[in-house]
This record gives sequence, structure tokens and C-alpha cells, in this order.
Amino acid sequence: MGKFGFTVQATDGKARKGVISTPRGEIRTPAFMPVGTAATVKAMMPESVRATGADILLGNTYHLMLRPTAERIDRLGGLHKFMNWDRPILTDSGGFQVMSLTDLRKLTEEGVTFRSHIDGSKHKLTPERSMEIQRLLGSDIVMCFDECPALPADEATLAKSMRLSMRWAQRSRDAFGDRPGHALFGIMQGGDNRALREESATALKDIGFDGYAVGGLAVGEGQEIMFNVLDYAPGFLPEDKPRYLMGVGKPDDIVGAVERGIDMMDCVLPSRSGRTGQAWTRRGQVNIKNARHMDDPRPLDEACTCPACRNYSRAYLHHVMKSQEIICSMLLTWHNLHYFQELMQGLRDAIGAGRLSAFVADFHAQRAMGDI
Ligand SMILES: Nc1cc(CSc2ncc[nH]2)c2nc(N)[nH]c(=O)c2c1
Ligand SMILES: [Zn+2]
Repeated sequence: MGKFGFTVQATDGKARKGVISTPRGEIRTPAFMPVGTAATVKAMMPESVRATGADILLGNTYHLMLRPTAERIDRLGGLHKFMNWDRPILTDSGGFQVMSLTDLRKLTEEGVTFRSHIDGSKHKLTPERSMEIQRLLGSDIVMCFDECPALPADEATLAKSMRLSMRWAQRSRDAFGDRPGHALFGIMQGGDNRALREESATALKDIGFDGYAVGGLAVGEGQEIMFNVLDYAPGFLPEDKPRYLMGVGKPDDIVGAVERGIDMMDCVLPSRSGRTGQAWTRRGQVNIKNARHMDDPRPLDEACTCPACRNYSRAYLHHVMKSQEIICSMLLTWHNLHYFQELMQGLRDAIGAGRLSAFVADFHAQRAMGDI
């Protein structure tokens, strides 16, 4: 079983270009990770996800523990075999989804009890159970079981929540055990409070992890506050380990996060918005439902090499969106994931060449021109 490792190949300001090596393959950073919540990146075959340039995808402890259960996936050979994706998988630990998807829940020092949003059955998640589920799934990068407070929140609330998450991080580390080739990432909390963020980073470094996530952001605080926190929080984390900003984001969030030293990100945005007719392009957003596209023979983006842009017109995409044809979700999801991965490749190349600021200036200039 190979090792898990991270190499920084180049830096440009705070930004890093690197490679995470895992037994199931390498992850080029900065990396965008598509979300495959219930063992599928919606509307995409795994080979298509790979074709967009993704090196790793995300799974969800919360959804998979409820259906089909981690034990069933384990009996069937693990999540990679189950969903036919043999490259790295990162799984989230479930706490965030419990707090965002259920309302019948109880939070204690032990963990969280909740009722399934699917059938109302009672369930319990603890750091120990979350580690067991992620082990049964066979994920390559395991996330600590944490508590993510909603923002805005006062300092006392943020401190109480963060300190619980740090005790859960220790329990996650103890329960994870020694699993060569598999990684455990700690999750920094502390909201938008600098002192709490530093306290959280110190606690996580004292425990020791293979990578460190910045949690507790992209919870409705807005880009300005998120960037204010990212101006200092990544710097509290070890330089030689990957830094993962959870749940981010729009293209301009991604660019700003990479400029501030973030190496990995994930977001449902390209896939979820694709299913609603929202296309992301280098010139900004295009809502294909808009009547202005009805007779437009041009592709979404003349410069894009994805199957949607190579073979279909805006008029066609408008038609299959209005008629709610399944191919619309397929084509717009593929295009969006392709665009996000192309943006990541552009960022990696720019950092490698020491021209990140020029790349970022061009990124914003193209969007300022608006859609074609
Ligand atoms: N914004 C945000 C998003 C997610 C989900 S990331 C994800 N899981 C599955 C897909 N994507 C978070 N997850 C955890 N565990 N902690 C957080 O603080 C947090 C914050
Ligand atoms: Zn395209």
C-alpha cells in the first residue's frame, strides 16, 4: 500500500502549486473536487467526470449511512467499486449535513442524534461512528467529525462550538488509528474570530493530521468576510500539508481562495446549478432558460472544448432545458465541471510560471466584459 504525501512544486505569493500522492493516484493542486453526494456526481458517468479533469471526488457520510448504509457498501467492495471510480475519494464526516439537512436533532458532547430526512428513522453520529463509516466506505481522505456553527455568531458561541470540535478532532484521530495510505484531515473552526481560528489551528497541529481543512466558512457570511478570514487563517496551518477550504465555491471565490494559500476546494455549484440551466463561463454566468438564446446558433463558449460547446448550440440547450430533457442536465453539468477544471488548470499553470497576478487580472477582465 503506497503512502500519502504532499509536495509543493511552486509558489507565487501565498499561492501554491503541488501534488498530493495517494495509493489510488495523484491529485494536482490547487484542486477542485466535484461532489458525488450519494455515490454519483449527478447526471455524470464517472468516466465523464474524469474527462473533465477531476483527480478526486467527494462522497458524503451522512447520505450514504442512511442509504444504502456503509455496511452494505462495504459488503459490496467499498465505495470506489460501488460507484466505479478508482481514483481518490474524500468523504465528509457527516456533522455538517446533519445540521443543514435535519431539524429533529440533538447535539451533546457525545455526538449528534437525528432523524433521517429520508424515512424519519433515528440515527446517531459520533467521532468514532463517523470514522467507522468512512473506513467502511474505503475513502482515501477522511474528515474529522466536527460541528460547524452558522454565521453570524457571537464569540462565546463560536468558542464553545470550536472547542467541542477540537475535542471531537482528538477522538476522531484516536478512532482513525494507523491506516497507511489513508489520510485524516483536521477541520479548523472559529468562525470569523482571529483568536479562535489561531486557537483551533494550534489544537489541530498539536494532534497532528495529514491535511487541514478550513471549515466554518461558506455558510452565508458572504465573500468579503470569507476573504477577510482567509487573509490570515491558512497561514496558521502547516505549510507542508494540504489546506482544504470546504464548500467553496463560485469561480471568483475559488480564485481568491487560491491567492490566499488554499490547495483544495469542493462545491455542488457547478453540478447543482447546471441542472437549473445555469452555465458558468469565462465571461460569467449564462442562464440558458433566457429567451435570448432561443435562436442562437453559437455554442455557450466558442473557446470551450467540452462536448456541449463542441456539438450543441445555445438554441438547442435552451430547447432541452425548457422541455426538461435529461440531456440538458448532462450537457450543462459536463460543461460546468469542465470549466471549473479548466480554471484550476489555468491557476496551476499560472502559479507554476510565476504569473498568477496576470492570470487573475485577466480572469476578472473577461468577466467584466459580460456574456458574448
Ligand atoms: N461550508 C462548509 C461545507 C461543508 C461540507 S463540504 C462537503 N461535504 C460534502 C460535499 N461537500 C463543511 N463540512 C464540514 N465537515 N465542516 C464544515 O465546517 C463545512 C463547511
Ligand atoms: Zn463547454
